[in-house]
Amino acid sequence: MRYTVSAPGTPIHAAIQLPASKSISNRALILHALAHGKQTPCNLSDCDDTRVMVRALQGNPEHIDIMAAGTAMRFLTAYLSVTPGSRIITGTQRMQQRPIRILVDSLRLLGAKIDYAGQEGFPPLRITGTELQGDEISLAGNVSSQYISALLMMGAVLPNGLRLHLTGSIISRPYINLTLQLIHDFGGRAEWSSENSITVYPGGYRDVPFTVESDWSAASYWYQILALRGNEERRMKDEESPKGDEHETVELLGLFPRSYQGDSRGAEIFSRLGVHTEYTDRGVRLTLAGTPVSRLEEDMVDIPDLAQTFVVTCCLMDIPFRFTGLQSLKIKETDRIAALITELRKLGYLVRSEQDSVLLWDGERCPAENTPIISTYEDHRMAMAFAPACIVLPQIVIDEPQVVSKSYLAYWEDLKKAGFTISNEQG
Ligand SMILES: O=C(O)C1=C[C@@H](OP(=O)(O)O)[C@@H](O)[C@H](O)C1
Ligand SMILES: C=C(OP(=O)(O)O)C(=O)O
Repeated sequence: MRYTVSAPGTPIHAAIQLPASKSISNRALILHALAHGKQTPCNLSDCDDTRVMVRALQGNPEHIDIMAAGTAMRFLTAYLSVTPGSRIITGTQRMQQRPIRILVDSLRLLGAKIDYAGQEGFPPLRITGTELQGDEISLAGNVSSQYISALLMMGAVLPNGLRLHLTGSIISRPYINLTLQLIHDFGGRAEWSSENSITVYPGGYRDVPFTVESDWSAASYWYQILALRGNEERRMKDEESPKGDEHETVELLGLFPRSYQGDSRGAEIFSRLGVHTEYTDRGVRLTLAGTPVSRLEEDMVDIPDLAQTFVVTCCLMDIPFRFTGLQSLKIKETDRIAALITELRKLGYLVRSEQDSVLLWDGERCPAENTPIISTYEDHRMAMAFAPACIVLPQIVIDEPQVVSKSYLAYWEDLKKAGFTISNEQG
């Protein structure tokens, strides 16, 4: 299937109920399960990654397929290691290429019974739950924070708690802090004991009411839409065919100022691209304000999921950039560094990478394809970050658009609500 997406012809005034955060939903579900809780967390995400988690935790299945959900794979691996029973956990072909050895080695050192059911170092895994005795381990902090979050959540149910020492530079640190925050909300105790060590105290969790907030990573595509609209308005004014000065607004419901989510930093970065954020009593209101910077340099080691949004936005706004800290992008839903370079080339932008951890663009262009079709590589964020390109181009064609359901089931419906036109072609 393919979608052809075209931008609204009239100013955008939309109020969008964003999906709930899958990162928070999946942590809340694990903590709720470890608490043997009765009060199901409220406002859980309806996305694929959370659905597979709900299914895995219900009815004690022996064969668990978490499809493409990295958090579910990693969090459940630790959870199942301390849960009675023997199970196989697997996922999509891509999931079977996403490394898990660091987590498995750590759990084995604590006494877990885990075997590789396919290739060493990768899912599928056979896990037999047992009582873990270890209480202290070192593991690399520079591959995926999800291994660390998985161990932390499990740590509070171990008889002596858990001390983690993280080696190497720590990536995605806000996601570790998100885990610590949720552990605390569920009545556990865990804290940084130094710059690179974390202590989880024993004592387990409590059955508490919990409500999941909206997803800041999903919000980024709406910021992108507004930034690109602002760009087009400025261009039209330069060409002296003003569209009128009716101000465009997007209101995103369910976001809060002091969010648990590291991706809320996107609001500040987008302020440098001409999007103003105002907090209301039900979310945030985005408007256009200010002149965008002429170049953007940012370390994205804390916000890897926003990389695609900013890379595509900057190219389309003609803003040269250098984004560092992208070393985890190669092992996500697809190799996002390669995917971005390939797809932006179709639109006429020559983006380069350095050492697999930097993406940069100095304004180099190449001829764009006449009718580019954006491949999505089973990666929801490729579809969501490229769809707004229709604001700058006459239209954009997105291949396999249904991939968005990994984190944002209603993405296309929400675009339609905001006035975008989407037509469906068989591809
Ligand atoms: O813990 C989490 O909820 C996540 C952590 C990040 O992964 P890495 O720690 O592998 O970078 C992020 O990319 C992912 O979408 C969600
Ligand atoms: C990387 C992501 O997810 P995960 O690693 O949980 O599959 C993502 O949602 O961008």
